[in-house]
Parts: sequence; C-alpha cells; structure tokens
Amino acid sequence: MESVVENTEKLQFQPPAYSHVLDLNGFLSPHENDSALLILNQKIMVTSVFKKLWRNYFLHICADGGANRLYEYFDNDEDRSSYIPDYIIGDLDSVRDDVLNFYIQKGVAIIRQTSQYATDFKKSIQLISLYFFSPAFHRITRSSGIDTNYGIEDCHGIHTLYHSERKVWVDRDVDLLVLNAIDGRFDQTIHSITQLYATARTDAYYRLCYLTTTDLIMLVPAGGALIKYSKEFKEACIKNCGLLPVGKPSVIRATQGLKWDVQNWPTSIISGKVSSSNRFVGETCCFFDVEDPMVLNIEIDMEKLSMFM
Ligand SMILES: Nc1ncnc2c1ncn2[C@@H]1O[C@H](COP(=O)(O)OP(=O)(O)OP(=O)(O)O)[C@@H](O)[C@H]1O
Ligand SMILES: Cc1ncc(C[n+]2csc(CCO)c2C)c(N)n1
Repeated sequence: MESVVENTEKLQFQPPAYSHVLDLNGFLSPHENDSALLILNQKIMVTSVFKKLWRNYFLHICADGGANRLYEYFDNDEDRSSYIPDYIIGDLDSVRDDVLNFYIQKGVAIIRQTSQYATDFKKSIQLISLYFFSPAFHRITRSSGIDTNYGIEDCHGIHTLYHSERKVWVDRDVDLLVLNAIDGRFDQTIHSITQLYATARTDAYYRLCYLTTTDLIMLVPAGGALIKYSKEFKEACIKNCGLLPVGKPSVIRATQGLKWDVQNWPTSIISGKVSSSNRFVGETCCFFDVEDPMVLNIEIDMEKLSMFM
C-alpha cells in the first residue's frame, strides 16, 4: 500500500546499511586526487565558491566554449594565469581565438574533436576517463604536440580510444563535478540529464554531480542510496529537494529523513505525481530506496556554501 507521512522538522533515525553513499560535503571538497572539475559553456557563477572548487578538484577541463567562460571570469591575465585548465576539448567552434592562444601559450593541451555525433560535454567525459585510467592515452599525448592534435585522430579519436581502452582498464571512483550543465538552452539541459543516466550505466565509477547557482543535482541509483551531510551544512545550506522520475515512471519504495516520507509510492512525469518541494529533516542523513534511477535535486544556499569548503 502506498503511503505518505509528514514528519517533524528534525528527525533522528538509524539508517539501514546502504552500500551507495552520496556525501554532499564530499562533492564540494573531494578528498582524493581522483577528481575532476568540468566547465561547460555558460557563464560561471560569480561567487567565491568557484575559486574554492578549483582548488579542491585535481583535474580541470573546459568543454570548448567553456574556456571562454573561464577566461572571462577574470579581468586580468595575472589572475587568469593562476587558473589554467589541463585540457580544452571540443569541435572548437565556440572557443575564441584570443582565448585559445592565451591557453596555448600557457601550455594547455587543446584536443580537437570535430565529430557532430557527440556533444562536447560527452567528449569531455570520455577524455576524463582516459586521463584517469588509460596509460596508452598518456603515451600517445605525451609523444606528440598541438600541431598533430596530440596524436589523437581529430574527428572521433577520443571516442575510439575510449571504447578500446575501457575493455582493459581497471577503474576506481572519480568525483566529477560539472558546472553550467543545467539552465540555459533547454536541449542542452535535457542532454545533461541524459548524461546522468548514461554515465551511471556505462561509467559507474563516476560520482557525478551538477552544481548550478541554485542546486546540486545527481542521480540516485536503483536500489537506493544514503545521502550524507553534516548537521551544520544541512542547517546552513540545504533547502528544498525533489526526487524526480525523469527517466521513466517508477516507484519510490521508501524514503526516510524527508519532511514528507513515502512508501511504495508510484511516481511519473506522465501521471503528474512527483515528489517536489520536499525537504531534508534527517539531521545528518536521509535515505532513498527507488526501483529505477531517479534524479535528485537539492536546493542550496550558494552564499553560505563557501563556509563549508
Ligand atoms: N546554453 C547552454 N545551456 C546548457 N548547456 C550548454 C549551453 N551551451 C553549451 N552548453 C554545454 O557546454 C558544452 C560545450 O559547449 P560548446 O561551447 O561546444 O557549445 P555548443 O557548440 O552549443 O555545444 P555542442 O557543440 O556540444 O552542441 C556543450 O556540450 C553543452 O553541454
Ligand atoms: C539525430 C541527430 N540529431 C542531432 C545531431 C546534431 N548533433 C548532435 S551532437 C552535435 C555536436 C555539437 O557539437 C551535433 C551537431 C545529430 N548528429 N544527430
């Protein structure tokens, strides 16, 4: 039987032992070197959070016109020079020549991929996988320069290498935070949502999260997950949330730690029944058990975020 209960504002409970843990503080400050910050092509948030994120993440990538946005974030070359990405990748139809030249001078590897059958976002994700897991990628790119596109075939070389290398690599968890994936153009935004589902299917080693000026957005995997946060972080930074069946109609088997907890709750876009404008009342965690992967958005107070990084 489906049910909804309305909880008090603060709830303490013993969560079940869940293998999949999403640590909200961890998205802002990953502990390991296996972490990447990817900048897509929209304006970068003007807050101190950006510089802290840059410092906390190990690898820095710009997808095509994302490089313009990084360049434009600063108003002088001296500041710019402290925030140099490791790679710029894409069909290079959006990045400006002066921006490209600046970053070439700074030694950034610019990887041209002209394929019109993948977005620059997807090309970036494959590049990040190759960076972390493929010794062959490093051999090829090290022994070649910008004039030969670092030895990478310039239409879909990254795609081809990714598919051959992934058969042999041994993966490990990678924290991947993406800026500018949501808002802006609607087709791009929906594409970003498809990447949450696709990446969970094919590259499950990523802990993938989108940060916007209003939200953290991630995928809750089928079978469920424990969402962890510090009490202070929750009180200062977290507001509303939604558990959203964007991929397909599904059932939320159980939630624990929400203001409106549900059990055996059918949910779908087509029926109009979704849990939006809910909120976390679990003091340090909340858990979800879902039948299919579901998108979770958590409203954040951007102004206060930087105190926790
Ligand atoms: N208006 C937008 N809204 C949301 N995301 C965007 C928008 N523009 C670009 N992006 C994201 O930034 C990535 C890099 O953008 P790029 O500079 O290549 O622009 P584009 O040519 O419009 O994108 P693509 O070539 O990938 O279709 C895109 O793949 C997409 O994920
Ligand atoms: C069915 C279909 N729809 C759209 C595109 C176009 N497209 C998809 S990704 C991309 C790259 C943009 O840099 C472009 C142009 C296609 N190829 N196939």
